Amino acid sequence: MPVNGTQNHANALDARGIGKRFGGFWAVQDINLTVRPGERRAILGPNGAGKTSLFNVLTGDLTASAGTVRLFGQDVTREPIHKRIRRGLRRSYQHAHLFEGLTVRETLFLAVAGVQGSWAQVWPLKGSDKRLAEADRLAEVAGLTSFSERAVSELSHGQRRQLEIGIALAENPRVLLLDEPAAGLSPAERPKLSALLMALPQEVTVVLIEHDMEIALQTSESVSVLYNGRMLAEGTPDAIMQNEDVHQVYLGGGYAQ
Ligand SMILES: Nc1ncnc2c1ncn2[C@@H]1O[C@H](COP(=O)(O)OP(=O)(O)OP(=O)(O)O)[C@@H](O)[C@H]1O
Repeated sequence: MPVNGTQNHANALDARGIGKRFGGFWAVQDINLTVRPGERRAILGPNGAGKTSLFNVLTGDLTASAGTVRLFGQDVTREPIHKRIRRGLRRSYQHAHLFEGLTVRETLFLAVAGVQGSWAQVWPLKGSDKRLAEADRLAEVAGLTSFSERAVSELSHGQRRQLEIGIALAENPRVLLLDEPAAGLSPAERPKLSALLMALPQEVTVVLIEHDMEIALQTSESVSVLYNGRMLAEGTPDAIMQNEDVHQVYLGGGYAQ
C-alpha cells in the first residue's frame, strides 16, 4: 500500500535525540537509532535500561519528551499509534492478551480482518473468504499450521509467542517491533523461535528487544545496547561480543537474564 509522502530511500526508522521523562526521571535520554529497511536489529540491555520506554516512544504508546521519530522519512513524533500503524508499524507486547476460547485460525482471522467490533460481523468463517486463506498463511509463517484448530488455551507458552508474531504480521507490516519474543520460553522452545524470527519475510524490518543474548545475536545483523537509559554500544553481533563496555555491564558482572 503506497503511503503518502513516503520516501523509498529513507531509513525504516530514524530516531534522533530521543528522551522519555517520568516526572523528574529520564528513563531514556539522547538516544539515536537508525534502522535500514529490511534490517534485523536487536536492542539489548539489563533490566531497567530503558528498552521498553524507547519502544513505546517509537510506537506512539508513549509521547517523546525529547527528540524526533521518523518512519520511512516521515516525522511521526506527534502521531498517535493508529496513524503509525497505518504507515506499517506493528508491535508485539511483553504480555499480550489473547482470547483463550478462540482457535489459532480464528485468532489470526480476526487479526487479518482487523475486527474491532462484533464477532458476528465475520461469523461464521467461510472457506472462500480470502481473509481465511491469509490467516492460514500467517499460521504457516508462525509455524502453527498443525495447531490451527487448537484453542489458544491449549497452546504452550512458546506457541503463544509464535501466535503473537503471526498476529503482528497481519496486514503486511513494514516495520515489526517485538518486545521480548523469547520471554519465558523454555530452552527447548528457544531454537524454534529463533528459526521463526530468522525466517520472517525479508522485506519486513524487524527490531526486537531481547534479554536472551544468544537469540539476539543469532537473529540480528546489528545490535544496540542500552544501559541506564543511554546508548552504550552499537554494532554487529561480533563487535558487541567483543565490546569491553558491554562485557562490563551486560555480559559480565553476573547479570541474570
Ligand atoms: N510509567 C513509568 N513511570 C515511572 N518510571 C517508569 C515508568 N516506566 C518505566 N519507568 C522506569 O524507567 C526505567 C526504564 O524502564 P524500562 O521498562 O523502559 O526498561 P527496560 O530496559 O525495558 O527494562 P525490563 O528489561 O525490565 O523490561 C526504569 O527505571 C523504570 O522503572
